[in-house]
Amino acid sequence: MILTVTLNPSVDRALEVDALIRGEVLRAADSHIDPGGKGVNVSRALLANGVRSTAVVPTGGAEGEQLVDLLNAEGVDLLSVPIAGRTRSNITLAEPDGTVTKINEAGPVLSDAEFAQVSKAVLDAAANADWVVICGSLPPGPSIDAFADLCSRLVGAGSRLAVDSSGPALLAGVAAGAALVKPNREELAEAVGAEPATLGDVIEACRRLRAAGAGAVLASLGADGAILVDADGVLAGVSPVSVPRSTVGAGDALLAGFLSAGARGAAALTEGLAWGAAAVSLPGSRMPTPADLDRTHVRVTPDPDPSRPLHS
Ligand SMILES: Nc1ncnc2c1ncn2[C@@H]1O[C@H](COP(=O)(O)OP(=O)(O)O)[C@@H](O)[C@H]1O
Ligand SMILES: O=P(O)(O)OC[C@H]1O[C@](O)(COP(=O)(O)O)[C@@H](O)[C@@H]1O
Repeated sequence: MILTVTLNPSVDRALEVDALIRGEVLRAADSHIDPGGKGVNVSRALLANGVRSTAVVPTGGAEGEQLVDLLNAEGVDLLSVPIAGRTRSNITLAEPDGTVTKINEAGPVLSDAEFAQVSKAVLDAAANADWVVICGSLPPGPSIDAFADLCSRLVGAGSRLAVDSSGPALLAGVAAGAALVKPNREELAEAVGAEPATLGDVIEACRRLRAAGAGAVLASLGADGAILVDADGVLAGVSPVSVPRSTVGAGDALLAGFLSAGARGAAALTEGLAWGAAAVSLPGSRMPTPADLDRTHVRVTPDPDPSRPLHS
């Protein structure tokens, strides 16, 4: 069982518009409402592919009820911790060329007592989990020290921890000794304080995160694919998408696919890239099912040319 933790989940509203024009009334060609938040998406993707998962989510207010209803309708196994604040609602505006503009709310404040309750739920459930996957932004409230403490307690208790977050939360996961971190290009640049221009820059940044405590680094690079740096070495992979529809949740699908295939080696990276590419071809933050997966276009190679420039 893979336990996902989304401290700041959301109800995701995706609107497809012909073009994004500031100051105009835009008519949506299509719209979707999905349960959202990075860990929630990992659980949804795993469930859609027959991998057991439980999602821990703090929920509150009308949106919190809606999120629980949406997740129950999909059949996601939930550990919902009630909170006083209102669960956020995130907006995506998707244009026909695949460009997405996202507006994410900060989310409700999680009080110290509420964070302690969520932490307890996570620590209790972690005992039966193959992986504990903490994903997404931290809501307002919990200090970075409290978050770091949760990561350390999980690692100390023997859990295999994966962290997909940004800024201080990503670094806290690294310092706690997470077995895996999954930064995207911007998160990686922020973590090491340098914008990567080539695959070599990405590999060097991943090595720095490993030296700081992470076991493995899966760096997702949008249309440039992904790089895996772990104790076995360096792998690079790409999965071209002919008609990108929405990149929302692509990183979550990549992580879910990678974990589902054992989180190690070319087979796991291939699986992750197939899931990521499939998510990009689907609207909103819809997660791929086995019927959406095409592994034939995925290319994974060891020790890629470090001088290869990044495009996306
Ligand atoms: N435009 C794209 N074309 C092809 N694949 C993509 C594209 N955008 C994302 N992907 C796939 O989805 C994965 C995750 O996307 P990325 O944008 O890096 O992550 P995140 O969603 O976390 O920001 C990538 O590693 C890649 O496999
Ligand atoms: O916690 P954050 O960083 O605000 O992100 C939350 C958003 O990320 C998502 O999980 C999508 O993730 P990505 O597009 O970054 O892969 C949405 O479902 C959600 O609205």
